[in-house]
Amino acid sequence: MKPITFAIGKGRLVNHTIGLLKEMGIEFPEYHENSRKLIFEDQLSKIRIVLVKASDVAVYVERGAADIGVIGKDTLIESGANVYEVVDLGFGRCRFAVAGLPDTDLNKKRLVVASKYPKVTSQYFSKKDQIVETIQLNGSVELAPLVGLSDCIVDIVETGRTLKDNGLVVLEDICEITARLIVNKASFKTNNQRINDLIQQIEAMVNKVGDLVK
Ligand SMILES: Nc1ncnc2c1ncn2[C@@H]1O[C@H](COP(=O)(O)OP(=O)(O)OP(=O)(O)O)[C@@H](O)[C@H]1O
Ligand SMILES: O=P(O)(O)OC[C@H]1O[C@H](OP(=O)(O)OP(=O)(O)O)[C@H](O)[C@@H]1O
Repeated sequence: MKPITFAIGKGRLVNHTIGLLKEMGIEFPEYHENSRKLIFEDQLSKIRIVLVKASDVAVYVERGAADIGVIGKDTLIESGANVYEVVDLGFGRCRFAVAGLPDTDLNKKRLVVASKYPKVTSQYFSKKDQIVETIQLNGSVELAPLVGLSDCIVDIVETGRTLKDNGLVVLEDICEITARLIVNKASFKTNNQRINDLIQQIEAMVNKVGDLVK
C-alpha cells in the first residue's frame, strides 16, 4: 500500500501537527526538533511526513508530491494554490494587520506598503479602492517604516511584541489566521477512502482536543 504523504512546514506548526497525529496513534519516534532528516514514516498507518519550508507546503500539495499538508491561512491565501482546504486546525492562531508608526496617514496618496505578503496586501487595499505600491520583503518587515522604506506594513501579529518593541501599532485589522489542512485535488478523488478517513479522524481529534492544541 502506497503511503499517504503529509507535508508540514519546518517551523511554528510542526510540533502542533506531530502532536495532533500522535494523539491519533500516528507516531514518528525518530523525529526530534534537532533532527536534519526530512522524511519520516509511520509503518503501521502508512503515513509519511515530509518537512518542507513553510512557504512551499502549498506547492508540494498542489503538484501532488504530497497528498495532504498543514499550512497557515496567511501562506495559503498568498500562494493562490489550487487545493482543497478541508479543516481549520485551530492552532497557529494569529492575525493579519496593517501596522505602522502611530501617526501614519493611511489615506495619503501613493501609500507605500512593505510586506512578506504582496498578494494579500494588494487585495486588501484594492477592496478599499486604494491603489498602493507594495514592496516585497522576506522578513524583519517591521523595520521598513522605521527607516523610511515604506509608510506602513502588512504583517502577522501574534502577541504584538514585535510591533511594541519597535514603536509600531496596529492601524487596521485585516483578518484572523489559523493553520489549515489542505488536500491535493487528485488525491482526494482517487484515494478517496483513505484520505477521507484521515481527514475525518483529524477533524474529530481537533474538535476533541479543542483548546489543548490552540
Ligand atoms: N508570530 C507568528 N509569526 C509568523 N507566523 C505565525 C506566528 N504565529 C503563528 N503563525 C503561523 O505559523 C505559520 C508558520 O510560521 P513559520 O514561522 O513556521 O513560517 P514562515 O514565517 O512562513 O516561514 P519562514 O520563517 O521560513 O519564512 C504562519 O504561516 C502563520 O500562519
Ligand atoms: O506579534 P508577535 O508575537 O511579535 O509575532 C509577529 C512577528 O513574528 C513574525 O516574524 P518571524 O518571527 O516569523 O520573523 P520574520 O521577521 O523572519 O518574518 C511576524 O512576521 C512578526 O514579525
